[in-house]
Amino acid sequence: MRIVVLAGGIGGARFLLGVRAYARDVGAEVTAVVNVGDDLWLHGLKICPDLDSVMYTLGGGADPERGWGRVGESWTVKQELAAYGAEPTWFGLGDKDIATHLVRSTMLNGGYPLSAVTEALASRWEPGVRLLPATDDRLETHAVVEDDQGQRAIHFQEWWVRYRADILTHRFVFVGAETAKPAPGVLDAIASADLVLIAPSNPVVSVAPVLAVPGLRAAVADGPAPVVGVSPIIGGAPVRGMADRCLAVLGVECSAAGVGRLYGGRASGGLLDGWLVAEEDAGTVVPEVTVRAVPLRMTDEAATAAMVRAAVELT
Ligand SMILES: C[C@H](OP(=O)(O)O)C(=O)O
Repeated sequence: MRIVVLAGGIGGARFLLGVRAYARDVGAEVTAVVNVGDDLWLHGLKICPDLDSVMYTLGGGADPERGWGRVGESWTVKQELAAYGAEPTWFGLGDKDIATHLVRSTMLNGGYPLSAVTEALASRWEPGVRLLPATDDRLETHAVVEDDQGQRAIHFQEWWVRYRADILTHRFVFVGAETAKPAPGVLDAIASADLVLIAPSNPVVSVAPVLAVPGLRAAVADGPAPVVGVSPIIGGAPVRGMADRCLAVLGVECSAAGVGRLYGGRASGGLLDGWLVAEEDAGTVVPEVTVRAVPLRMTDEAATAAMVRAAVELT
């Protein structure tokens, strides 16, 4: 069995722990197609927050409290940069994490594509799933915001980390999406998958940028594999993160039904055959989609693997 997972970073990484556990049980292969819309260059370094969250989490090196970055991290470089007054000060890079960005940036500057760099970095962490960036090309999520400085587009990280989404926001744009190509292996993985899972990641700023890569959405929607999504919203609130604020920008209700309808039923031009919601959201209706309510808190690997089993059984 081959499983493809469309994923962001924090929720995506937790979900992938369960997918990997399930896959080990049944002897399945897993490919994660990961969002790159959060990526940015900072202090000459290429930072890929979602790829790194997934890589560190599956490799046993993530900080379980923060959900991002390395466990046992130190912050000497951050303090030194602050002493120089180096901007931006709102984005902190840990010392251990910086080693990852140094290796990545050196390889990118040497001409290797992000997918090859990701494979090289993952050879240290042995995540047990194949990690693919959605694209090797530049695709950056920007928020079109407005305040007393007027209307302007800011990088997603500035919106999320600096402003904590607390700024009038008109829309999100995926800069570079028109010309981006799926990274090598992405379309083949989707075409040969037995199941495509949409992780309980942020639908607006984690999954949507993956689907914005030309050809990727159609590969999933028109592909042979059933598509099952997992709701990131339980009882009307995101389990973690700020999906509520992101959905509000789109005018979409923050509920399991709202996100399910945003993805849409495959039979009517959307993506989903199945939609897993939490028990609290039993009774959720998404037209032309099989909805099932199961325990949806990713408290540990076993609980998350049970969610994956439920997703498989839905197909
Ligand atoms: C928790 C969630 O994680 P993702 O998998 O989208 O990075 C989010 O940040 O909204």
